[in-house]
Amino acid sequence: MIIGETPLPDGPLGVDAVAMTMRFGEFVALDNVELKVRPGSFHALLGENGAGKSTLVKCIMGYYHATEGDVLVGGREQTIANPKAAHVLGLGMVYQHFTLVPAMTVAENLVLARNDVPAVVNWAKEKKELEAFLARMPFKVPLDARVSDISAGERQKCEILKQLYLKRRFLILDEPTSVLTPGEADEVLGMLRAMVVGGDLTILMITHKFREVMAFADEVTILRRGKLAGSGKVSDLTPDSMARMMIGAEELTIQPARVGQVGEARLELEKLNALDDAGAVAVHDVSLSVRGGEIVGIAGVSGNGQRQLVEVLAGQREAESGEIRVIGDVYHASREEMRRHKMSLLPEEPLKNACVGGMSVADNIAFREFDRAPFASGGWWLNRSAFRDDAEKKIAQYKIKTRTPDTPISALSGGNVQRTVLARELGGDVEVLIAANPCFGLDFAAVAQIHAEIMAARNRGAAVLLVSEDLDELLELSDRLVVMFHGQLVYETRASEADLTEIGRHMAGH
Ligand SMILES: Nc1ncnc2c1ncn2[C@@H]1O[C@H](COP(=O)(O)OP(=O)(O)OP(=O)(O)O)[C@@H](O)[C@H]1O
Repeated sequence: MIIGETPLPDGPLGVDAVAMTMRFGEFVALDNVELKVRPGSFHALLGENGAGKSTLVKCIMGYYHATEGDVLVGGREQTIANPKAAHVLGLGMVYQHFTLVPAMTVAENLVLARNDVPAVVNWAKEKKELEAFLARMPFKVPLDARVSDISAGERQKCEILKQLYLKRRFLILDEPTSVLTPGEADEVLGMLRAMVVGGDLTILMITHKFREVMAFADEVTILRRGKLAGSGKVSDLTPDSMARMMIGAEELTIQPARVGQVGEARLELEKLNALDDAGAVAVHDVSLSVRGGEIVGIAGVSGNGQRQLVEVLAGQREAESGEIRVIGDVYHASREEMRRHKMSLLPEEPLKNACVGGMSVADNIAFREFDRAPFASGGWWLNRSAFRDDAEKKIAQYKIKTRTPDTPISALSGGNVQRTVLARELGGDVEVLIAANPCFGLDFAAVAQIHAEIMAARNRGAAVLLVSEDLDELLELSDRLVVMFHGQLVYETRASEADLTEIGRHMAGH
């Protein structure tokens, strides 16, 4: 490929960030950071939530223009004005969120992503070429299926395939396995690793999972609070040494022991049925009871009705039939009932489902409570200083990394948004807690803190319903575990007696 006068080398590309600094106003998100990703290597980028990982890769991809510093591609300095310019150089990125168009087929998504799509597409010819391309690829996807009809795991594979189809030679993956089952994660990373070893590709992967770093990466770069905290060969490091570099002298939250008595049933579901957006049955005759002082975990591959079940409990979706009772009272998920029964909700995608993005961190913490004493006096008049003090206390207690309490919550990193919602939802008395994938995308220090908070709520007597795609998390926290498959609860076991193979079999529908 020729860029201006400068020919780029063939094969996998190396990318370096040199002395990179990025300021947002007064705030220094990256401070003189160095990153060296060798051509044909699998490089991991580690760091706590808010350490600057996304900012660094966005500077490389031309989404941001670094305040200072350079990007070298194939050993040559490049000015990457925008993502299009990065694509021309052969750099691609797979995001945490999906970018495929759900209403189109996989084939349409791939072909239309190209820069050189003709005005009239010869689909017969394109399909033939796509099939030939797929035959060379390590994983398969159904070309004629609509993206809305395929599983999250298949979608993620399509996102990666799209980048390979577009002939990227340097691929950035932002937490690529968060939507995959452990089996799928190993499959996808294993295949990508094989492409790296085969000399086709260079990979830079943002991850929070040490297991993946140890198993698949050659080298690692670790950021802490916008600064380079360490780098090196993975074979010279251990998860402990990497963790230490990530958190520095910070103390990890220690999870309290499981104590206390199991009490009365607090959350009861009886023959609950609900539909998905397309009108198909998503939750089918689900009956379940969660008692005070108990964590009941719902395991399952994503897309088996867990999302719709949580939406019904949160009042975001109508049940078709069945009954929900909270502490004996029939429950319709109104705000008043949630308040009366001291129910808390940690939903998925908190920035979308549990926050107002343009509002400040402090206001988002107070949001749930802002119309009640001591925050309200005289109806609409808000006692700002009362909820301001409360917010500042919670920001410290939940270690929320925000420049000021007045920073809009949308400017926080994912982990810190999650901590903010946690501070609001667990900051008061909780009798029933419903948590859906509460640690999705969080670093291990945040995970430790959230697990500790959930266990503490249980120990104080809360009934906890924990929906998670992470089996390790479920086994660590749950007292009882049920498996959801095709909208039904198909298996139940005490977590202390759980057999992983048995759970896996039920998750797969056997
Ligand atoms: N557009 C922006 N404006 C202002 N501040 C920003 C912006 N983007 C990021 N930041 C701040 O820069 C810091 C680094 O954020 P970044 O998203 O790079 O972290 P991260 O390491 O990717 O975190 P996570 O693991 O949570 O995704 C955070 O404190 C964040 O609030």
